[in-house]
Parts: sequence; C-alpha cells; structure tokens
Amino acid sequence: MTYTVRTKQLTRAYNGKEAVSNVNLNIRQGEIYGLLGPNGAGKTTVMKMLTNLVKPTAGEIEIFGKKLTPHSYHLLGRMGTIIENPIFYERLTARENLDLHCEYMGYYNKQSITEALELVSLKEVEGKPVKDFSLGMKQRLNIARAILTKPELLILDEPINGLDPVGIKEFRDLFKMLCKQYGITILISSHILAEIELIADTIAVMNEGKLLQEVSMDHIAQQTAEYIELTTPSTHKAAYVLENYLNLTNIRITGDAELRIYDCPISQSELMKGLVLHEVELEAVHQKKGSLEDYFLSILKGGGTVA
Ligand SMILES: Nc1ncnc2c1ncn2[C@@H]1O[C@H](COP(=O)(O)OP(=O)(O)OP(=O)(O)O)[C@@H](O)[C@H]1O
Repeated sequence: MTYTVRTKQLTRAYNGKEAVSNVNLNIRQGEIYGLLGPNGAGKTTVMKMLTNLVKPTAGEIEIFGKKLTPHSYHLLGRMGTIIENPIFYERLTARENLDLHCEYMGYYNKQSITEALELVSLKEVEGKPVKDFSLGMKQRLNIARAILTKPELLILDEPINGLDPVGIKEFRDLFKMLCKQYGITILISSHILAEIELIADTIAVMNEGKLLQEVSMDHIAQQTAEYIELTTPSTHKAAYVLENYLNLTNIRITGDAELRIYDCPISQSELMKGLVLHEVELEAVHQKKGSLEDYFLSILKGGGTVA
C-alpha cells in the first residue's frame, strides 16, 4: 500500500490547549479522503500542519513517503491547496492572477492556465477583473489556482463554501475526475456529512481535536446495508433455525429480543414460514436500512475506535 500522507501522533496546542491531539491519518495514493467533523474539530489545523502553515507541537508528518520539515519546499511544490478564504489581486483579471501564481510557483505553462480555467468553467470570463467576481466565481478561481500546477496532492479545506447546489455538484464531479483521470490524491474537509459521503473513498471523523474513526466507504456501506429485523423472545433459537434450516449465513443478534439478517436471499414470507414451521415465536418482522447519519452519530457519541 502506498500512502501519500501519513501522520503519527500529530498534535498542536494553542495556549496550552490541544486543538489537535495524537492524530494518525493514513491517506492512500489516488484516493479521495474526507475529513469530517463539526466546527472547531481541528480539521483546518491538521491541514495547516500538512502544508507547513502551522508547526506541530508533537508528532510527525510524512508526505510522498518523506518526512515534512520546515524546509520541505520540494514537497510543498507537489501539492495544491485551498485553506481559508480565497485571496486574489482584485484589480487583475482571472488569467493574470493565475499567470502570477505560475510564476510564483516556478511553473510556467500557458496551456495549463487555459485548461484550469476550462475545468472550473471560467474560461469565458478570464479577462474580467477579480473584483467583479461573485464569491462562487472566486471559489472556482481558487480551485483553478490549486490545480494549475498539476499537483499530486490536493488539500481542500471546505472548498465548496459559497457555491450553489449546481456548483457543488460540478465540483464534486471535477474532484472525482481529477482523482480518476490524473491520479491526484485529494484530502477534503467538511462539516457536512452528505458532501463527504458522496465523494470520499475513506472518511476520517474528528471531534474536539481527536480522530474518532478512519473508515473506508466500503466498510460504511456494509454498516448501512439493508437488513431484516426480527423481534422474537427466542433470538438464539431463531438464529439456529435460520442458519441450519434456512441456510442463511449473515445473522447478528443485536438485542435481547432482536436479530438482524443481512444479505437475505429468500423472501420475507418464506422466511416467516420457515421460522414458524420450526416453532420460533415471532413478534415482528421489518425490512430496514441503517442510516449513515445514525452511523456517524454513534461514532461521535461513543467516541469510536480508530480502524
Ligand atoms: N491561531 C489559533 N489560536 C488559538 N486557537 C486556535 C487557533 N486556530 C485554531 N484554534 C482553535 O483550535 C480548535 C480547532 O480549530 P480548527 O479551525 O482547526 O477547527 P475546524 O475543524 O477546522 O473548524 P472550522 O470548520 O470551524 O474551521 C478550535 O477550538 C479553535 O478555536
């Protein structure tokens, strides 16, 4: 497994209070990694440490397999970042701003400026001064600037703030395309579950400076899969009958009187017939689906475990 970013016990304190505590991130090459957490969870502080804007109090950061130090300019040059609100030379045009960024980064390629403007749908207005841009347009230009130098790693702190729903969908598609077609690894933060859920391959949940869980979307899909819930006073007998007579394999007893069946290949009526035939008393049978909200709320409430 190749990791683009790994942190070990990453910690940052402000005035003696830890804003980030012992965080271990494992971001695989070519994936979209979502950092999810409420305001103040520590997401921005983590991203600032990854980009050398803030110095860790303790812990280590490895990017592209190399340790990040205050002098890692070569590593920073391989990243595109959006952290905090976009700042531009307001009187210059969109293209002039991108030109300047290329110079600053020591990367000059006019074609890549045109490509970036096209990718964020700003090609038509490239000659307008940025002061005439809406917040959404500035956000697009910010993303163009981040992808301009064809980075291998994009670090995006709440990148879709200020965009309308159509813009949000466009950017989601753009990030997925950058990841798939160009193999760019993307770290993206949000406090909105629905945003992260639709884009990420792996989700890290942070709260109060701690990483509560780092979990793949595949794992989450299993946790939130459809299941049949049986309510019965004899869960163990029911489980025995389901396994041995109805040949079901994915069964979980979840309470004194509750049992769940995942991946059920037979119909509900066949299921009930089989149980009644073997004298299992049934109080209720329901088809259910675990919700992602419930899953994350349980992590936030329970403290969770780091996978
Ligand atoms: N420069 C600073 N000085 C003091 N405290 C800070 C500083 N920067 C961040 N903090 C504190 O660190 C904690 C984490 O903040 P951070 O901005 O990293 O969280 P976040 O998850 O990105 O939240 P948000 O989405 O609101 O930006 C907060 O309690 C914040 O007040």
